[in-house]
Amino acid sequence: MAQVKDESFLEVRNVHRSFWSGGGRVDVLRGIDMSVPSGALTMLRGRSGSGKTTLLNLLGGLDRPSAGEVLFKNRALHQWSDRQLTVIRRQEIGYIFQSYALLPLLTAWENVELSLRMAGTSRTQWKERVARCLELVGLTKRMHHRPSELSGGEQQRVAIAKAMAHRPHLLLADEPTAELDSQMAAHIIAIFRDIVEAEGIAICMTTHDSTLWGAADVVYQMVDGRIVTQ
Ligand SMILES: Nc1ncnc2c1ncn2[C@@H]1O[C@H](COP(=O)(O)OP(=O)(O)OP(=O)(O)O)[C@@H](O)[C@H]1O
Repeated sequence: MAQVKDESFLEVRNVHRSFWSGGGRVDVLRGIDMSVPSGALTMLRGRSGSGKTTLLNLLGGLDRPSAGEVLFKNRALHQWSDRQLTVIRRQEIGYIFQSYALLPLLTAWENVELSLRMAGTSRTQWKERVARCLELVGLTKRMHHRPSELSGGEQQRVAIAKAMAHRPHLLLADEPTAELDSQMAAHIIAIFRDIVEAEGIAICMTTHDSTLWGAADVVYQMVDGRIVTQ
């Protein structure tokens, strides 16, 4: 799908995030400016503790900045009510975590179907969409398996199918390859590229794995709560 990338799709303006911990203030993000373009693969790289997860949580509306703004489609996330944010999180954003977050008693198919149910997608579309997503991640043959019957890489691929099934505009992934060997990590990134190209979904992920950065359209490097290069 040929697309014009929209730089203002998701914008971060002078964002700070501090926490109170052990009686003192910890300034984790210290003035972040960046944008996540639509229909592209963006990576946040940086050492452990540099603030990648904290930033990703802000991008997905899971947390609020102490100062500054996160604008999703030109509107600051803090201007949305909690109710509106819940709708955005459920319908427009998909989340992929390091630890797959699948329901253990449901099969791969049922796990993916559940996200369509949660997003309020019409039941008539479920079958075709679940089949399409499992095909995209190469798991058609494993569709009736439960998570415990799948390898770590397969579970992560189900988690990806689940996160994208409801056609979010943005997929956020926190260290999605951290638990996987290098071959499976490369496979996951190839799937991300397919999703970006075929579905036009923007993906923003964190990783400290330098072998993966080359596959990104945009890479931001974080050091001590700041972005140092692009
Ligand atoms: N709720 C919190 N309260 C206090 N400190 C926090 C909180 N959340 C994060 N931090 C601190 O902020 C820093 C950055 O954490 P963050 O998880 O964003 O880093 P990261 O770059 O994602 O690291 P990793 O690669 O290890 O996941 C860490 O020093 C962490 O201890």
